[in-house]
Amino acid sequence: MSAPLKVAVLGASGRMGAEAVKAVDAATDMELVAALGRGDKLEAILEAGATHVVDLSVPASTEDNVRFAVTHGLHAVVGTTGWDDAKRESLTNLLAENPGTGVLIAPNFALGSVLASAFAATAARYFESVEIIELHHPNKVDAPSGTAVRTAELIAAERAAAGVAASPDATETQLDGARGAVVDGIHVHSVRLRGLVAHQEVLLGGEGEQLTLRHDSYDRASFMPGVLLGLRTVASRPGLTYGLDGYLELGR
Ligand SMILES: NC(=O)c1ccc[n+]([C@@H]2O[C@H](COP(=O)([O-])OP(=O)(O)OC[C@H]3O[C@@H](n4cnc5c(N)ncnc54)[C@H](O)[C@@H]3O)[C@@H](O)[C@H]2O)c1
Ligand SMILES: O=C(O)C1=N[C@H](C(=O)O)CCC1
Repeated sequence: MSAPLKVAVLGASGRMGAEAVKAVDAATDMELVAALGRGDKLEAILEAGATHVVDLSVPASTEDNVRFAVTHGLHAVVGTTGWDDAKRESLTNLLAENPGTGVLIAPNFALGSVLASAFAATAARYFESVEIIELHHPNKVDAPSGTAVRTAELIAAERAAAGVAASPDATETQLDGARGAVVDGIHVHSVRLRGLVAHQEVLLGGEGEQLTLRHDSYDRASFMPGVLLGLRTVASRPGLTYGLDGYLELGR
């Protein structure tokens, strides 16, 4: 049996971080060597001998955390949101200077969510209209969700490749925000509601029919198999992988 992965969790006291600490602790092929929160020095990761980092902190901190890991040759599995095109491009350049190091940025670790986004992208080739509704707990600091942004990107890419026109929309007047945010041409609506965890619907409309693809995470335990899969795979995938679908065989 090979040596256990030595894992440090960043954001360890948060909703997701605390769940990841439990999951890593329970995995027989992993050793939790550090659990860091806001204000802790990143050097503690090195002192603990970590080979892998899980970042589940906040959008304002994640880039610094991941760049620190990569600079020190540690593989990183990242669930924190906020990784826009410019940040991912800059990280890709840093990874090129650190060959052999892998980073997974996964907007959503839940297998069902990854599949729903992939199905939605495929379906969006065949429907005139598509819009996204994401629904989350009211403590979430960012909108739209990282998952919705990624889903919109996948949908937009599929529609562009298939030559599908923009969704029809005759709106001439509106209150600011009434039609949601627009990501790569796709309208995204964000709901924040007590009682929710993480949910998304992709609405697809054609003449006389509608297809709705909905995914629900009722518990943060739903994200943990994806976190563990990421940790077990990331060292064998140098460079940046964006989306857990990059580690799955989805037949696309
Ligand atoms: N990819 C996924 O599947 C997935 C699932 C759920 C949440 N998320 C994302 O993960 C992030 C965290 O979500 P959450 O609900 O756990 O938030 P949270 O606010 O409960 O937890 C974030 C934690 O990070 C800590 N923190 C702040 N700055 C830090 C730093 N510099 N270093 C280390 N820790 C720091 C905070 O004190 C807090 O404890 C968000 O961006 C969220 O969107 C991703
Ligand atoms: O609870 C959150 O915050 C979540 N963040 C991710 C996102 O923004 O998509 C994943 C779902 C839960």
